[in-house]
Amino acid sequence: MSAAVERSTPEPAPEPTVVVDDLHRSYGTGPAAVHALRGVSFTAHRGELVAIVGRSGSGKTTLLNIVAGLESADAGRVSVAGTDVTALDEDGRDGLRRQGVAMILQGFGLVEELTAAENVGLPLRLQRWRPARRERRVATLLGLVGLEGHAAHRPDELSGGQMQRVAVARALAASPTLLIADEPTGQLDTDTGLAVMALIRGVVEAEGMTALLSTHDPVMIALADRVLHLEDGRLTGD
Ligand SMILES: Nc1ncnc2c1ncn2[C@@H]1O[C@H](COP(=O)(O)OP(=O)(O)OP(=O)(O)O)[C@@H](O)[C@H]1O
Repeated sequence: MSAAVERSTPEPAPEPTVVVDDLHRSYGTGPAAVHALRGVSFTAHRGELVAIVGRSGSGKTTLLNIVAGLESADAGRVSVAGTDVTALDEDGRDGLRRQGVAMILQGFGLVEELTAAENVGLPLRLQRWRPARRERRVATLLGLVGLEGHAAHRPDELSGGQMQRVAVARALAASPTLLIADEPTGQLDTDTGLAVMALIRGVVEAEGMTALLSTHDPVMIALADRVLHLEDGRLTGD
């Protein structure tokens, strides 16, 4: 290695999109308390797909809900895209969404009164996309998740797996910078699950999105840049 190269300034580390620092969360008190998170710390950078794996009850949902600002922590700090996230109110969560944070959390959060297409178009309405452009984007996304024939159906006319795909399409509609997803392929058959995983991986590659998701799926784990193992509320290595 030449002296010039040795002296060159190293590339600055990429700005972390998610910083989780010594997070603790318990449910209940006394001997019956459940310690769902016991000092979890990690960072996820721009353009990185981070998979959180662990047995049922290891704390994955608790961790993602706290990162998404839906639940509070007992101790520790979470910063998402530069915003300090402790339990946010609805305005705070809207603020996160405006900063490009999209969530696919358990229960899907679809608006019951709206069709699949209107649900997927919601983030684009918030960003004031013109109707024609919005409709094209919605049609593309519904096609990518295999729901082109269900655009006019409301959530109560869709199966669990179909609702999950609408939630994925909605989350990706407005090109988020960060996707937080709790088992995004949990209810999908193998082929649809693969299509959704490829879609998420593709957006990470093409648009530099950061994805933080929990999964039990070996294919999703293989597609991740990094795997965090949660065991009884602690990370055991990556
Ligand atoms: N609201 C709650 N009240 C009491 N205990 C809770 C609550 N939410 C989670 N827990 C407990 O905290 C622990 C972690 O739960 P969490 O849902 O985060 O696990 P998980 O890894 O996402 O599990 P799964 O893979 O089954 O979804 C579990 O022991 C669970 O029973």
